Amino acid sequence: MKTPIELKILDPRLGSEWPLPEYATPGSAGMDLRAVIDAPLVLEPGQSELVPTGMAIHIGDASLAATILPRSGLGHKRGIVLGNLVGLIDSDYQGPLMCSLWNRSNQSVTIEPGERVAQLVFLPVVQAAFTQVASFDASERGEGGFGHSGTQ
Ligand SMILES: O=c1ccn([C@H]2C[C@H](O)[C@@H](COP(=O)(O)OP(=O)(O)OP(=O)(O)O)O2)c(=O)[nH]1
Ligand SMILES: [Mg+2]
Repeated sequence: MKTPIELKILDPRLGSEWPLPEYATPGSAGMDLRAVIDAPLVLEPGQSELVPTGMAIHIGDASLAATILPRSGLGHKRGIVLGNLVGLIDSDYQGPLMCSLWNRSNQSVTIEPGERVAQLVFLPVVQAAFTQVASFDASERGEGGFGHSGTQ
């Protein structure tokens, strides 16, 4: 069962010239977002640019969020990942959905208008209410972390 999420088209080319984001297969976790830009965008090595996706969403439910993740092929083969590593979309955000595209490669990369550049993944969220304590009950790990358990 899919969860309805409100979507507003901000650029009319989305939904006409280019399809709206959709799950490519029944088991897909993400749906690809497009670079809704007017002209090819050249990203020089190390450069990042904020690119519109041509749409806005309003999740409207604090127990859900969306993340924007890199596409594997683009990230691995062409070096285009996200300038913020992962984008987090709050459930009350109603502004334009943007992708920070970062060329982490050592070659210039051209992004074409309408190119699928990242993917949107919806996730459940738990909001925490902190209960302040002076000490914790003992756990097996205790304060060990950051490699404490070794590598093998
Ligand atoms: O890749 C992204 C990341 C964020 N956003 C939007 C949705 C999100 O709800 C809002 C704020 O993001 P975040 O909280 O990560 O950024 P911030 O720097 O803390 O901004 P703010 O002070 O507005 O919360 O920006 C995007 O469109 N794309
Ligand atoms: Mg914030």
